Amino acid sequence: MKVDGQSFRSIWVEGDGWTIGAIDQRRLPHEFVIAKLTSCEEAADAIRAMLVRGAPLIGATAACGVALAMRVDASDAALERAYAMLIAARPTAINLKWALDEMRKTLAPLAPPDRARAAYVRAGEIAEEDVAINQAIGRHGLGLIEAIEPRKKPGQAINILTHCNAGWLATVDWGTATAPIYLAHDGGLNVHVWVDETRPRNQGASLTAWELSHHGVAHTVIADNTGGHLMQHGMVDLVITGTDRVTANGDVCNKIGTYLKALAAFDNGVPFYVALPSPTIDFSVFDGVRQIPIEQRGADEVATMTGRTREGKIETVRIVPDGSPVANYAFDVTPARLVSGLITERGVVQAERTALARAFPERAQNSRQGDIV
Ligand SMILES: CSC[C@@H](O)[C@H](O)C(=O)COP(=O)(O)O
Repeated sequence: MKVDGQSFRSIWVEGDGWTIGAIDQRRLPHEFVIAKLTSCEEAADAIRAMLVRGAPLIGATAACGVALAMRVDASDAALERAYAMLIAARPTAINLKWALDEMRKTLAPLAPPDRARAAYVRAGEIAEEDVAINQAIGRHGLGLIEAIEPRKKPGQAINILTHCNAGWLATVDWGTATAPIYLAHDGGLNVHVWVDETRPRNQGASLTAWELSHHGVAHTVIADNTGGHLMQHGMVDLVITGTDRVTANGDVCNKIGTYLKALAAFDNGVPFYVALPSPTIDFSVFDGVRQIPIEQRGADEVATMTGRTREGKIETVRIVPDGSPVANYAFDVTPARLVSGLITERGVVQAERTALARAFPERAQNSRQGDIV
């Protein structure tokens, strides 16, 4: 995607052929800073500290982390160390495990001297596959947006609500939830996006809004609690979110607050779709509410806010009384029954076990129930 006229991806290999470049998402929207990752430890830190984030990008970064590790030491022990370090970096996005398993599958059978090169090649393929998958998600999701158009009067926008950031920053390019939106906009459809600010970390306000403005897509940032009101008044035609993990039966684990949007959408007859690449499906889990452990993050995310002052200084301020306990659940699970459909690279699939297994038979067959991460 373009930033000030220049094409960017969220992650890439630098000109030296081995250093990994990535956009430091912690600094957006105030500063556009590029980070250089030169070791597996730095890649794991980037995931842990949320310099990079979003399920598909976490997977792509982990693959790069393995490549960086293999450059220094390509032994079996180093491969296992890299796997263990990277898998522990974030708990929810199953793309992390998927990408690490792919790397291990590629590298383990090779002799150590052949591993570093093969690791860069496979990491590059994982990144390219992500771009192609998201473009396909875009094409399938576009049909849903186009279907709304005939109901609109001339000049009336198609209103899409999204939560968190499932845009190109959360993937290698295009985004999952945003891919259909970018295609609709580029194709001349009059789309407008309601952007949930997404407390506590404000990925909607900081990242999705930044992306959409750079692409020229009409949007409005709203406080997280606004969606229900908008839906009651016919101001949302469609909800599209991303996800960090979808279970074999179609339950959707995503950024905290997604479930409440799904409930409001259900109550108001607004279609609620989730866009995802197939590596986000965890065929070993059948009950998202009971089986997916929910990450709890530090109190500071809730107790503080970071922003730019009128003078241009970036400051973090506390908004909670000293001493008040704070809880920070980072994700929630939306049961499949509230999901109108899953927008995948193979089409829009019903959020249901048989439909998912039929759409991705090779993934469904290779997973065992109970392999819970
Ligand atoms: C395309 S990944 C889906 C996102 O919406 C996702 O929920 C997400 O980015 C997770 O939040 P984060 O806490 O920023 O890692």
